Amino acid sequence: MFSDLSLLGWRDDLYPQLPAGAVPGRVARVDRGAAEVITAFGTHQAMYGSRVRRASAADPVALPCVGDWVALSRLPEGRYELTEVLPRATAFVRGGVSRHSRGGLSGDGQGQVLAANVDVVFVAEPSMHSTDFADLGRIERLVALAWESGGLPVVLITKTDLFEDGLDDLLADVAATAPGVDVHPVSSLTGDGVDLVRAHLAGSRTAVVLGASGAGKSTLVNALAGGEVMETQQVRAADGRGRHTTVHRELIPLPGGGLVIDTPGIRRVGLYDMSDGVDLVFSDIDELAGSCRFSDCAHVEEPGCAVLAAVESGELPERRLESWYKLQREAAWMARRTDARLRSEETRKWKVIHKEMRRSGRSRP
Ligand SMILES: Nc1nc2c(ncn2[C@@H]2O[C@H](COP(=O)(O)OP(=O)(O)OP(=O)(O)O)[C@@H](O)[C@H]2O)c(=O)[nH]1
Ligand SMILES: [Zn+2]
Repeated sequence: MFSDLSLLGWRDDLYPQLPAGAVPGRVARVDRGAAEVITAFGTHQAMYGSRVRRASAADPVALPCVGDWVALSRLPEGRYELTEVLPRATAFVRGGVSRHSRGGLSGDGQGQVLAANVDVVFVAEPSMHSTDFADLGRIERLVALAWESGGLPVVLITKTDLFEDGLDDLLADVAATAPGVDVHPVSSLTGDGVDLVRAHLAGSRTAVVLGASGAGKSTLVNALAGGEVMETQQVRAADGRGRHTTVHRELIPLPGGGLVIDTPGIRRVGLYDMSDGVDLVFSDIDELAGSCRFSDCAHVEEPGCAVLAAVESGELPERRLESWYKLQREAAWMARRTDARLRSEETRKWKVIHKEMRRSGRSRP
């Protein structure tokens, strides 16, 4: 129980935003039409009030999400209703432009907020991943997403215990890739650098950890928590069941202070925003592409390709084109996956409707 809301990240400037008589709380999880909200008087399951339902029907950005500060009101029967989402300081928006939603509920009518009020965005990239070194392109992209959310990016080069020498060179390359951003080496295995990471959470700040699968995100959060709060790949592999389906809280207060938000959406945030993100982060390639002979040039072996010519002349680093190829592939994969999911949802919906029709047909005299 949090008798002191400031431990959950509450800021006093939110008080004037709170309707009279309402109970403030922070959303720890959302589930169709209801949210699990942590308040000073314990955790409550709260249904969305009519105002929230109306606003979110018009614009999904208005839907409560993990990390939101909300107003609860107690209904006569003792249940709680979520009556308002307080203005957001920062927001991760999928498929929309977060700038529009910052500090309020207005959006472009198509975004979905994945997490709100995130102060620090850790971008985790392993120093070594199987036989590969850190992927600078991925760091570039995730840092761009972090800035866009309104949070402060901090790059973490993880698994430094796997690195023999040359770490300083790698860190210098990373610093050049993300100018103006703190870069910390960390090993969750030996504990090296973990305190520096923890320092970013001082003052009950809220963080998310972005990074590819296997980057060491869960292991790091467990190291910060000083115990297992998240399931790592090793644990999942050991019991052979894959990721557990047990529901657990997605806003995780750390014993040493500070909070971490971990949701499936945040885990995939780098992939979601790919189609917009690719163009944003690779504006140089986009611009060159305008001079390719073919408008649908894939910049692989097409004649008259301005992008390949720029690599040839040294104007464009080959590494950037390689990251661009990779992102295109990931984006295409993501799109195919989303299509498949939509199709199966559609099939399910029709099954229910058909069943319903059969049943009502039978029940008629
Ligand atoms: N040597 C070394 N291995 C690490 C370190 N941190 C994590 N690992 C290992 O890397 C693998 C992946 O770690 P996870 O923490 O599960 O990675 P994740 O980013 O949470 O991965 P997903 O849950 O798939 O997104 C596990 O086998 C960890 O034991 C580290 O600091 N050093
Ligand atoms: Zn081209």
